[in-house]
Amino acid sequence: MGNPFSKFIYKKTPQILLIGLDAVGKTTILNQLNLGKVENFFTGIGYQQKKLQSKSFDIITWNIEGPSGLRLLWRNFYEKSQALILVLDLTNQERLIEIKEWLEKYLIDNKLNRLPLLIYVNKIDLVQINLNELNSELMFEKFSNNFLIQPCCAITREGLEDGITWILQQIK
Ligand SMILES: Nc1nc2c(ncn2[C@@H]2O[C@H](COP(=O)(O)OP(=O)(O)OP(=O)(O)O)[C@@H](O)[C@H]2O)c(=O)[nH]1
Ligand SMILES: [Mg+2]
Repeated sequence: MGNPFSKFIYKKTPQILLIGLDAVGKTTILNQLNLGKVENFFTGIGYQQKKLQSKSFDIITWNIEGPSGLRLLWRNFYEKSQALILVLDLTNQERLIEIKEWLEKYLIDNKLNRLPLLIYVNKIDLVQINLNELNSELMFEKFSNNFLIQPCCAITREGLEDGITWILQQIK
């Protein structure tokens, strides 16, 4: 018979935010993960993002330099999330400063919230990366006690599965 109240129990699907500047490969990564339907997702101010819906979790993209209205909404989405994925594109190193400023402004309290942070360093087919240099530049430990830097290439899917497997283990 089971629990007569079970139909009233609402099980929330874990939400992961996949954040990054424009054109870093967010949409390509979602599509290439091949874990569920990827659809347009409207944040409420008419600004379109993408959402991957799988059976057991959702991933929503978040363009971190978007319009100011989107910045205001950040906290709403952040507080409802269980994990973060940051996508970096090091073919454009000058933009690291933008990322740094954004992390300092919007993610500095993440350590208290303890959300795991996966950093996909994308487009490794185009650029050689030095992970130690990257970490000493961005100092991810300031933003999470639990982070993993995962180099990847969204086109060939190299590294994508390792990263997503790690983050899903963290939210179990
Ligand atoms: N060479 C290479 N190109 C990539 C890789 N990942 C994405 N791209 C290309 O980078 C461009 C931008 O990718 P998108 O997935 O649209 O990036 P996005 O972050 O969703 O961009 P916005 O939605 O505009 O913010 C596309 O031309 C992709 O084909 C990669 O690993 N290697
Ligand atoms: Mg996109």
